[in-house]
Order: sequence, then C-alpha cells, then structure tokens
Amino acid sequence: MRVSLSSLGAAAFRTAFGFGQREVAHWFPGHMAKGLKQMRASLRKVDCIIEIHDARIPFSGRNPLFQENLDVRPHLLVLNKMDLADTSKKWSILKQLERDGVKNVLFTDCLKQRDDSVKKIVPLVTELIHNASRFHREEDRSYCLMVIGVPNVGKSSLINALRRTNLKKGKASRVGGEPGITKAVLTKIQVCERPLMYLLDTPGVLPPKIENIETGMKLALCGTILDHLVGEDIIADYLLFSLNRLQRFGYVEKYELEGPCDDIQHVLKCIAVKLGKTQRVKAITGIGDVTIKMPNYSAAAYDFIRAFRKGELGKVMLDG
Ligand SMILES: Nc1nc2c(ncn2[C@@H]2O[C@H](COP(=O)(O)OP(=O)(O)OP(=O)(O)O)[C@@H](O)[C@H]2O)c(=O)[nH]1
Repeated sequence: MRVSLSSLGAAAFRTAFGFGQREVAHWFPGHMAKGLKQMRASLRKVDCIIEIHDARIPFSGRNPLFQENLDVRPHLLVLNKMDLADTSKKWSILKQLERDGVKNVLFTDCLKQRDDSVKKIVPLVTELIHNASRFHREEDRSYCLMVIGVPNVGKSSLINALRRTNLKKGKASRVGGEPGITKAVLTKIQVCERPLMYLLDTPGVLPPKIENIETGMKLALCGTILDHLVGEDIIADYLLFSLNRLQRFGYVEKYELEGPCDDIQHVLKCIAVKLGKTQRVKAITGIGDVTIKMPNYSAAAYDFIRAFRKGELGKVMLDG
C-alpha cells in the first residue's frame, strides 16, 4: 500500500523496541542437544551439508554449533522462503555472507519454485563435492547430504521439492506450519537418480544460546520458536514495530485501518472488529454483573502473525 510519508510525521513510530526483562534462555528445548549429538555421530557418512535458513533473516539466528560441530564438509547455505523476503539487496547480502566466510549460498522458494532455484541444488552440490575431492569413501558412487537448520525453515519442504524436481516423486518428509515437526532423526531419503543422491533429514536445532533478545524475536517472528514460549502478544507487537520500521504498510489496507499506527492495542482492536473476533466478558457494574462484548486481542494477534507468515503483509528483510 502507498502511504504518503510526509503525512506520517517523523516521530510517528518507535525507533527502538522495548524488550523489557524478557529472557530467551527457556526457548531452547533440551531434546535439541540430543539431535545435534546424533547428527555429529552420522557425519562420517556425509559428503556435503546443506544448511537451510530463513531468507528474511540471512544473518540472524543461524546456529553457531553447526559451524563448530558440523562444518567439516562442503557447506551450502540455502536461504529459503525467498518468496516472503525482500531480496532487493541480495548482492550486498551475498557479499556480507562471503566476508563472514559463507561462500556457497542459494536463495530458494520451495513452495512455488517459480525461478527453478531448487533445480540448481544437485549440480551445485555435485560440484562442491568434486572440488572437495570426496576425501572419504572414494569407492562409494552415491552421494549423501545432510540437511540441517533451525526449526520450521523448510528442511522437509526442500527434501520434498528435490524429490519432485529430480525423481518426479511425492512427499517423503512431513511438512508443518509449526516448528518441531521433524522429530525422527536422520531419515535417509533418496532425492536424485543420476547422480545417485541421498539426504539425511534432521530435526530443527535452535542455538542453545540465542545471542540477544532481538535475534530471538526475529526467530520467533519467522516461526522458528513455538509462539506460546515467546507470547503471541509480544510477537505481534514486534511485527508491528518491524513493519513500520521497514515502511511496509500493507496491514493498513488488509485490515482497513485509518492509517499506519504504532500502537499494537489499537491495531489488534481494529483487526478483531474487522474479523468479527469478539468475546463476551463479565463486568461488575453499579447495577450488578453484566456481560459485555470485547475485542478478542489474542485471536487478532494470531491472525496478524499468520498473515505476515503467509506473505499477506508484504515481503520483508528483517536483517540489515
Ligand atoms: N512461503 C514459503 N513457505 C515455505 C517454504 N518452504 C517451506 N515453507 C513452509 O514452512 C513451514 C515449515 O516447513 P517444513 O518443511 O516443515 O520445515 P522444517 O524445517 O522441516 O521444520 P521442522 O520439522 O520444524 O524442523 C511449512 O508451513 C511450509 O509449507 C517456502 O519456500 N516459502
């Protein structure tokens, strides 16, 4: 939506987000340490690692343990969900990643595959393995890749897309909108016939120490942490803050607001009214108990966050 910036006023939006006393420590579920240990144990069989991350946060929230523990093979970073990301600064993102030592990067869209990005993976990985001269298992002619990443970034979707593209076969890996769908560790799945290529699917593993609360909020906004651990109210507020900071005002039109606004309570109230999400609450008044209709703020927050994750509020780049 086009909104005249002069009409907004420079002081209309917050310039920083108040995180309060929030702690990120409890966002790391214990079973993830176990997953990482199992991945490390399987490394011997692996020729190349495909790390998947969300294209909306190319620098934030990648698990440093992947580099420390698993980075002994050729490594391809796949920035998935590019259909939801503002990639207008793609080249400066790639340059920055290269400065950080990440040389092999591919942007993908596993759902619609409009630009054939998934097709590029097998040739690229084959080249990377050949350049690394496959220092182990020279006699074995098949390739084994390991797909890693934080939860909900599209690991299973990528595996299914590779199978569709290269084998014309259907789903082998379960996909879900919530983090933590893949629980079985290291299932071996064929993704290509020539060359013969297998993939090990892995469960999403968050960094045990998220570097700061802002990184944690970006991970939460992208759906990599279960919403209830963070709180949908604060995710919705951080979303509003981010959309305004990026001047992405699609929410104004979608929810028929009068204009951009930085007050989450007001925005949620408008969303609840527009969607007819109200709840009856009892109120004690001078004339006794009465039931009144109130906007359902939780339902509105849920809708706001879901709309963002489906791309209905515009493409964003949360890093940089
Ligand atoms: N818009 C968009 N959505 C995607 C893309 N790839 C995956 N998704 C969606 O993201 C959600 C998570 O996908 P999964 O493939 O289950 O992710 P995962 O990394 O295997 O998840 P875990 O099992 O939790 O680790 C699902 O709702 C997918 O439909 C993409 O390229 N674009």
